[in-house]
Amino acid sequence: MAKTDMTDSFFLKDVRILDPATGVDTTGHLRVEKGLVAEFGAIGVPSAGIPVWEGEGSTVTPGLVDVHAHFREPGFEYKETIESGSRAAVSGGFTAVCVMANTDPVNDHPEVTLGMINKAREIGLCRVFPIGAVSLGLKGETLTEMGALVRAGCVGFSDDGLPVKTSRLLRRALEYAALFHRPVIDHCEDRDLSDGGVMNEGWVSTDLGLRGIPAASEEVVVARDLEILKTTRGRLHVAHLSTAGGVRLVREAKKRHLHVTAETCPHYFSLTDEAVRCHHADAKMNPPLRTEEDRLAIIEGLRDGTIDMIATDHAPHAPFEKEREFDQAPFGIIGLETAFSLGLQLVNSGILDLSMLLYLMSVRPSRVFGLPRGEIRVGGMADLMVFDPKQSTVAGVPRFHSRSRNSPFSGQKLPGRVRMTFVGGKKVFDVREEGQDL
Ligand SMILES: NC(=O)N[C@@H](CC(=O)O)C(=O)O
Ligand SMILES: [Zn+2]
Ligand SMILES: [Zn+2]
Repeated sequence: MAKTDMTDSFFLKDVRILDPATGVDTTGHLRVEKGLVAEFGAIGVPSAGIPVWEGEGSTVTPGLVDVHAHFREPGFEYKETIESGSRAAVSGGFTAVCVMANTDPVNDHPEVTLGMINKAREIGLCRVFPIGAVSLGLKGETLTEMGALVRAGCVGFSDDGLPVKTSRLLRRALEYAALFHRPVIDHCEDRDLSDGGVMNEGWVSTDLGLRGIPAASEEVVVARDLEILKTTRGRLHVAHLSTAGGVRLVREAKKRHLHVTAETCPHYFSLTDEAVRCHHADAKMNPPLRTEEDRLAIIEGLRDGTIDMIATDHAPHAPFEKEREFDQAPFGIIGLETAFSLGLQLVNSGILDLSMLLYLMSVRPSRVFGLPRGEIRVGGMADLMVFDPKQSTVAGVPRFHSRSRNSPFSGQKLPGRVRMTFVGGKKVFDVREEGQDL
């Protein structure tokens, strides 16, 4: 069970109160009663009867929403469990997380979905929303029973880790998922073009003598998906965009009014393939870190609304797996505990304003995936994050709550510190309870 107070009423003192969805931006206090925002702003401080938390000038906002994480349970609990993943989430300011289907067994059956949901409820930290597989066993052959999966609680469909294998399967998946008003999320990769590559194909891969994954590997599948989307009534969500070409294709598709949304991840706007030189397998993920030109195009995509949201693609792998030779190490990095700080770097460098960042990390993802979200208005759900933008955090051990450590940002001093996280008014994270001077 969560360690913190289980009361769902509290008073938060001396905060900036900010919600880009309701337009609130004020200072004062905030009172939550029975899991809902009761009042805020210039309100009186109660003398007794309710826990009072000191905000000390921090900012309170709706909690973050991640539409793309890997919690590894069932099957790979040595990398992450629903509990350790949930802890990582709430310590990073996330109150709702969608978890991918590439577990063992694969989430291609309602029993697996229900198992995940029940476990997450028992743990009682963040809200967990499973994404069902598109195909049985992620094999790319037979569609799952999408209706049954939706009834069990799946909020979308993806074979993530792999692309939806064939054009015909994608077409049918888009049609079926549309019956339940759910998006199909595609990991856009032409595995034939990737051809066993392990990092971006370019100058750095040549220099390091590593096999490359060309940008076209992403682009051709984005293009395929968009042309197929056009023939259906479905909704396509492009996972982890990493290339300038991918951004351009999505931008053009939106101009054509196709029902497409897209996400990118903090690493694609923070790093380039140069990071592989010093971080080795901790900078290995799929799609790979690309070039500076791609990084800038991703940022432009975030600024102009082509990219709808920032997701983490939190992909934990154990140290013994990442310590193998680069070629042999699995793809993926953890991200829940560094995502918001990396977003704040864009704010601090004047690329986005804070409201826009919250829009990309909370408002838009919750709307596109139909997920509950905190809202700062009277009666709004108290799924909230309290953070101090003036403090900084050194990423990594001992602070990481994830069971894995595979992050290229470990050891880096990053802006901002999440101080408290509330889900349904319950305090599920408090930095002061961390037992170490952070
Ligand atoms: N992103 C990754 O590098 N790895 C993911 C799979 C995926 O998101 O494609 C994983 O499950 O480890
Ligand atoms: Zn993927
Ligand atoms: Zn993924």
